[in-house]
Amino acid sequence: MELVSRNRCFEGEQAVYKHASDVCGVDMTFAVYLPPQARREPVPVLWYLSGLTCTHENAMTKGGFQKYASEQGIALVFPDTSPRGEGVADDEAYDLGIGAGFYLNATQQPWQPHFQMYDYVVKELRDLVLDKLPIMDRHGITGHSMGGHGALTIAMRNPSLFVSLSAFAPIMNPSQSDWGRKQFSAYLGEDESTWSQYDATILMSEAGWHGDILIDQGADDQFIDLLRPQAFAEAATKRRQPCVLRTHAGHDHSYFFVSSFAEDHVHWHAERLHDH
Ligand SMILES: N[C@@H](CCC(=O)N[C@@H](CSC=O)C(=O)NCC(=O)O)C(=O)O
Repeated sequence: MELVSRNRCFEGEQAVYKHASDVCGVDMTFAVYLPPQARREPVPVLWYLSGLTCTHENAMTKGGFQKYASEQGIALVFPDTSPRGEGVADDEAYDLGIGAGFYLNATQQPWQPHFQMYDYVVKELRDLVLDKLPIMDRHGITGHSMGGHGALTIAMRNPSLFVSLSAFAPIMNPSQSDWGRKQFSAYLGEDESTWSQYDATILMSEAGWHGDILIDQGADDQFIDLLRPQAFAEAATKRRQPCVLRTHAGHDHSYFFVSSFAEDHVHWHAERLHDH
């Protein structure tokens, strides 16, 4: 992998790398924060999956996670939200195609050749950072909006790979939302039975999660009807899933909301990642 940039940050290092992805068939960019503790020994890692229109950069520059990751001795990985570049299919809408990979493996044309973000995150990038960086095989996962959907679905489908789970205003029931139905039709086809593996509410009903989950949601989120927190909350309650779902007065969907609760999420993960 090729180093794109490196900056000292809270006694640690914020880096951006580029690498050739076999899974996505293009070069992919991602960001990694290494706390100062990583200079001595491998550290646990928190994955942060970003939302629609984002690259690796939005949360890296606006999320405000690094100070707390430095204090807690955990690394942060910020993947991109889709493949991008020459030959990658796109759509004129902001919520389909580039910047909108939905953390799934597309099966339909023209998306299938490059839009394989599920395997990219779960397998290829995971193996790469474990191989090349001082990162311990002990992982937490979080994300915002489309990235929160990614975090919930990836964790529930791969419980043995993740110790801790949280999300910021996640898309929670995409197969019943305009943030989901259009994209799943395009990427996965019209057979809705293939969609459930990527729907956090359905996965909660069917499988749940082995630990407790932290979800923060803004009460004044302009996209709240698309996120469907009530559907997820109902499924979690039915299952008696340990889950803290906090709804915060006055908060919208922006990075002002994410950064307001970044400390709580880093602490949530650090407590669980260091507990062994
Ligand atoms: N452009 C769209 C909305 C785009 C948007 O709000 N994206 C969010 C994530 S939404 C769900 O995945 C985001 O994180 N944007 C990047 C940022 O830096 O804020 C519109 O205007 O409706």
